[in-house]
Amino acid sequence: MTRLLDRIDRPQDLHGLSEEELQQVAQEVREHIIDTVGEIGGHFGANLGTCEIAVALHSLMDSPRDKILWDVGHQAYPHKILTGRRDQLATIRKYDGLAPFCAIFESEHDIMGAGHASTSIGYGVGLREGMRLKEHDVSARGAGDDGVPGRVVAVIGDGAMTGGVAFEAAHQAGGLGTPLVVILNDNGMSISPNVGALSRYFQGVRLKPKLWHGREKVEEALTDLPGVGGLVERVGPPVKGSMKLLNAEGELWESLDWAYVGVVDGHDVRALRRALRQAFAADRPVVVHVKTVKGKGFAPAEDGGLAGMEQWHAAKPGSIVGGAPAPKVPADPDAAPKPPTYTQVFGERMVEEVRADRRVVGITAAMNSGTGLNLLQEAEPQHYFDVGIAEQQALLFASGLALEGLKPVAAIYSTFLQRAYDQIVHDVALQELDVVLAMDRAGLVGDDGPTHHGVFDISYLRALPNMIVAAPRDEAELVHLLRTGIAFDGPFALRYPRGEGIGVPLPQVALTQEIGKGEVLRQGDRVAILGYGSGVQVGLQAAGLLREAGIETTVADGRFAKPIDVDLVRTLAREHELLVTIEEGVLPGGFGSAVFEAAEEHGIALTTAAGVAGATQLIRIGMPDRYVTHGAPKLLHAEVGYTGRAVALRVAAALGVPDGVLAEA
Ligand SMILES: Cc1ncc(C[n+]2csc(CCOP(=O)(O)OP(=O)(O)O)c2C)c(N)n1
Ligand SMILES: CC(=O)[C@@H](O)[C@H](O)COP(=O)(O)O
Ligand SMILES: [Mg+2]
Repeated sequence: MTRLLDRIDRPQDLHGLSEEELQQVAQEVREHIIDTVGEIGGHFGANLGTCEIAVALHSLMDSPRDKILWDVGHQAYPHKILTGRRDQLATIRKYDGLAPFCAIFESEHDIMGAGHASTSIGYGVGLREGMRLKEHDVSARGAGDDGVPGRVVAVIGDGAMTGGVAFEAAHQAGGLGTPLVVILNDNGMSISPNVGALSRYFQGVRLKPKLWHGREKVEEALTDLPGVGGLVERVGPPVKGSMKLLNAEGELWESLDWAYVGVVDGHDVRALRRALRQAFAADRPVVVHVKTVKGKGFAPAEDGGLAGMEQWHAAKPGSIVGGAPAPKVPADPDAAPKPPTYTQVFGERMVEEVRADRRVVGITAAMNSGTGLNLLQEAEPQHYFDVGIAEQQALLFASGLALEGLKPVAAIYSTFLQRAYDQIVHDVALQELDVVLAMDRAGLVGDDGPTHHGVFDISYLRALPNMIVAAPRDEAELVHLLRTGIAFDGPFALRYPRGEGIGVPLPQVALTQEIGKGEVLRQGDRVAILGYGSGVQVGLQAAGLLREAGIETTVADGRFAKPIDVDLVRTLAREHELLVTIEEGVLPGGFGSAVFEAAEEHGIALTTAAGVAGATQLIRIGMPDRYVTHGAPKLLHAEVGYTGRAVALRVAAALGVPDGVLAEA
């Protein structure tokens, strides 16, 4: 059957369609996502919820002159489909494929880069005020810029609204009276059910029986209010025009001088267009509160059933609208059991740590299952807190708990922790508070790409006085290092990668390790590899390849980036002609830098130059000084040279081993 969607190669192709046709396009977008993303995995549920919103927006707007901003961007697949990327959707999140979120280098219709939450309103205020400035100041315009302002709409979810920076922007827009439209896409879900007072407020509004259908409801609401009706008749358009609705639904927004329209059925294109036309007519910031269902149109995904990351094999179109997906491809019964993920081990250990010491508390910033703290929530709910998408609050909350004598463990992805850097510096480290930072997703995370790779934490934490910085080489070491961090009375950060451990047996008893002490794992001669975290496994792989070429390599686990094990560095430098550090982080300020600095401070003859008499050559291996793309981790590691083979080749070259010797290995 020919789809209307096949005729939509640019958003303007929507402009001539009837509202019935637009509603059909939205459903075709939904089916396209189900049929495509089901095969490749991706942010599934969120995207099924924005099909009508994307169609309604692009049918009334002239992108990219008019700007549509998608907060986080994980729900922007419909937007991508409608803006010329329909046929590339199957490549999304894949190496060399479409970006996982909106990306300004990918399309002129992707107005802002995203991946981290709660930023869209802030961008929107900047864009719209920039337009206002250029409207009046010709000299502020760029070449070819006619100064005619476009419309600006930010689409933000109820979860992302729990990020404080969203309110910083709403506050500024209300103060300036910025004519900006925000669509609050309220499905009651973050990745897991949304939390906090704001979520309760939205829910109270969203679930009220009266859905907003159009102006008549607005006027009715205005005229029905006792004492207001007559005012509306006397004052007329200015009150109606401003849409300052004197009703509970809008009070939060109206207190910030925003007009409020809602609650609109987010799956009804006609109602959405009507509300948007009202909003566009306003001369002030307007929020259109939209009610949607996460996973709409696919029962297993509705209301967050499939947070979106699972890869499953949807049956063909018959699975749509309530059908069940085809069963997952049955696992191979003879396949060896996969090792637990670092996340699973962390979550299980947190339950044990709480049971061993009732002062221990687990904190997540809206990543309940992503951090493994869902296990703690189930087992010890009193010792579990989800602050919403509010990493800064997570750390301030932890600081308060620590001051109260408790032992908070803030489990936050390395990349998301970047948002709370000042709280780490100013509150946790400077005051030497007893807080553990458990940074999951350290290193290259894969499909989520550059906004989510956790490659800066070694550097950004090592710079801080009072901070202990550590990384386990495997899941067993994670058990010990978590124990060590909780036992340590002060700021302690540990990092571990996304995905499965390496399959070592988990210890029955968690041991407290000596702070600042590394460990030699195998003894070689000419070359020493000093790994940090996942870098140890890469070093062991390289050592295996080098052995096949007749080169015996020492491999050691640095375990701590701060403080560095100076004695270990001294011994390795003294006994080897080449020392190689390996870390899944950027080099400036990283683990290798720490080794180099320690050698310099302690008179250890270490140089990055080759062939210096009396000195050991240092090679630092880590992440490149650029943002690494998205795709399967294996491909990304190969691209950046973070593999056993790449390391072995670099070592062989440094030792002057003739080309080809290793190639056979
Ligand atoms: C700073 C930050 N913290 C956490 C996340 C992880 N994250 C991605 S989407 C999401 C939930 C967003 O919920 P909402 O805004 O309601 O959108 P929905 O998925 O419901 O459409 C979270 C927590 C993130 N992207 N950025
Ligand atoms: C969009 C977003 O930020 C999260 O959904 C993130 O993609 C989750 O990452 P993991 O799959 O590593 O938990
Ligand atoms: Mg939501």
